Amino acid sequence: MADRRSSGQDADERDAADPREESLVTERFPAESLVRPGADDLERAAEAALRPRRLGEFVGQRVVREQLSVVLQAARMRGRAPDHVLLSGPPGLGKTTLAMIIAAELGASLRVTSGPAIQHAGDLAAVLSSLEEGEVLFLDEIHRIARPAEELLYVAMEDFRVDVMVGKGAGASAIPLALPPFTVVGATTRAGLLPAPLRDRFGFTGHLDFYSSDELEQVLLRSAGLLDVQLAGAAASEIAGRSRGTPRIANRLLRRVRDWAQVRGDGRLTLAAARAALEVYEVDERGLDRLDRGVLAALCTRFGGGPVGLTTLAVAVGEEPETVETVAEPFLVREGLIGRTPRGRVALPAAWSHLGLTPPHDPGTLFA
Ligand SMILES: Nc1ncnc2c1ncn2[C@@H]1O[C@H](COP(=O)(O)OP(=O)(O)OP(=O)(O)O)[C@@H](O)[C@H]1O
Repeated sequence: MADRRSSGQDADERDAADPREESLVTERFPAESLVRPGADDLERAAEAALRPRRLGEFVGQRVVREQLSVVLQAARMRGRAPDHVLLSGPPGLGKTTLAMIIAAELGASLRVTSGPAIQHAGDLAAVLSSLEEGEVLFLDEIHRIARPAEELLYVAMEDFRVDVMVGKGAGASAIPLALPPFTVVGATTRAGLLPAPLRDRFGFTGHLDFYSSDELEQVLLRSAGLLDVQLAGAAASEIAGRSRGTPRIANRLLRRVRDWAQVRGDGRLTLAAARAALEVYEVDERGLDRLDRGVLAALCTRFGGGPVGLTTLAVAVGEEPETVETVAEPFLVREGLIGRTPRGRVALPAAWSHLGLTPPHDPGTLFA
């Protein structure tokens, strides 16, 4: 994930992405502990502490929850490992949490690794050959797994076998090693990048969508309970409205409001405290932060609404193109503030009104 912005929103997303890229993390840990391996800094530990542990505690995503609950219950009734599960959707919506819940619901332990950590087939072979019966192998960012490892994974998922290569060149031979039944839970933010043969090996695919404000309020009230703070309903609603439909952001903003209330307020998480804290962290009433507003302002004021190329826009806001593209843009597009055209990015009417500006001409002509 691209590294970026300096507001209260950035640390967590960076933290959430980094540890799984650091190494081939395959440490085994009991699903009940539900702490992501590598959760060694306070923010990440705070995030882990707020994770729902069982399906019944998981807020929202009604359809996926119901489907998964049937898959898991059926597997339990048959005493067999369930089909492999693929979870797709934007960051922070609960894919990792669900993987942990799947292991917990099955009473199985969870092994965690990620696509970027698997650069060679041998990396994956080592993980697979150490799996125990019934274990859940969580493969985060599965779309980033190296090609040779991908092929090994197909065979392992379908036939529970790994072919260990012995020797090199013409004299190389494959020794098949049988694996005990296990379940792969793959997570991806880019389901479209998964090759069809890999996608086909998942018996169940769940797509996670952005959460409604009501659902985020439930997430926040649950988290406040776990943090042992009193969160006023109106404050929960205010934070939910600025959380971009994402529980990770909601929980992060809650922690920032709690900090503010403790340091600058009287400790109570009221509506006034929430508004004051979010102003300090430059998260506006629509959930836009400094980078988002910088992009809008550059588009509207410096480039007359566009179209403007990504690189030029990124230079104007002093960021890497990748940061603008992966961090700011998806939300701005989803909110109907900017559009992407073959000739570049354009500001939509809502962008001007969000900044309190008047469009210079009929924005409809921007697409001409
Ligand atoms: N449905 C939910 N109910 C309550 N809390 C949730 C829910 N989904 C996510 N969360 C909270 O949001 C945080 C982020 O969730 P998680 O790490 O599972 O997201 P993710 O989709 O795996 O993100 P990434 O793709 O960046 O790894 C978790 O700490 C958890 O507390």
